[in-house]
Amino acid sequence: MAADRPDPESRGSGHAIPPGVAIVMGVSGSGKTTIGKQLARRMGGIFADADSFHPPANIEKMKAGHPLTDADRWPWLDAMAEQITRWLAEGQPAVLACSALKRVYRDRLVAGRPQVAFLYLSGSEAVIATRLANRRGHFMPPALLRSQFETLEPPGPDERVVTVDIRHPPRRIIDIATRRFGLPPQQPKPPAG
Ligand SMILES: Nc1ncnc2c1ncn2[C@@H]1O[C@H](COP(=O)(O)OP(=O)(O)OP(=O)(O)O)[C@@H](O)[C@H]1O
Ligand SMILES: O=C(O)[C@H](O)[C@@H](O)[C@H](O)[C@H](O)CO
Repeated sequence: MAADRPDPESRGSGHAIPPGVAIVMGVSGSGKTTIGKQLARRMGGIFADADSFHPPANIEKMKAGHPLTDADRWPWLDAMAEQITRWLAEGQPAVLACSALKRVYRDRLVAGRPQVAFLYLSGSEAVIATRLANRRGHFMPPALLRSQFETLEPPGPDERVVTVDIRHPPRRIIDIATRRFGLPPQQPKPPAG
């Protein structure tokens, strides 16, 4: 396959059980917010961004150009795990946009809950660096992208994950996720009036 062409179809284990909570994961700038909001609409659920779970000190640290450590991330991951538990208890479908870079972070978020699945937005550093260079109004310095890739442990086939190539346009990514997650077909809109 040509290196500059997206995969024709997603990779990864995939599964046909619609997730109650989908976690859109990947490095900074991979498209988690963009895709996560659209996936939440498609699932009829709510959208939440992991950035809103960070203690202010974490945001300040990243703004200042320093990557987070495991110690910085554990309380943040625990806060999200608690929120996931609440959503599942309430039967509230939800999409969480969260980098979830390491396997141990993902294990903490899933913690044996089969209703949680990941959508991994996979892309090269070059593609994402170009997108970050063009993004405006976000606190995350593009210079931290290198450290994001150094930390990233791409999900393995034993994880509940659908992997999508981010060179696809968002609409195609949502189509692939819909199919691979086994979401029910979208109801046609009733005629106006
Ligand atoms: N599939 C896509 N094709 C083209 N551009 C995209 C795609 N997905 C996202 N983008 C663009 O890439 C940039 C990064 O996307 P986005 O902000 O959603 O990433 P993110 O993973 O949420 O980043 P962060 O973790 O830093 O918050 C945005 O400018 C967005 O418009
Ligand atoms: O784990 C991390 O290093 C952080 O979550 C970062 O990924 C940022 O919060 C996010 O990418 C910026 O929005």
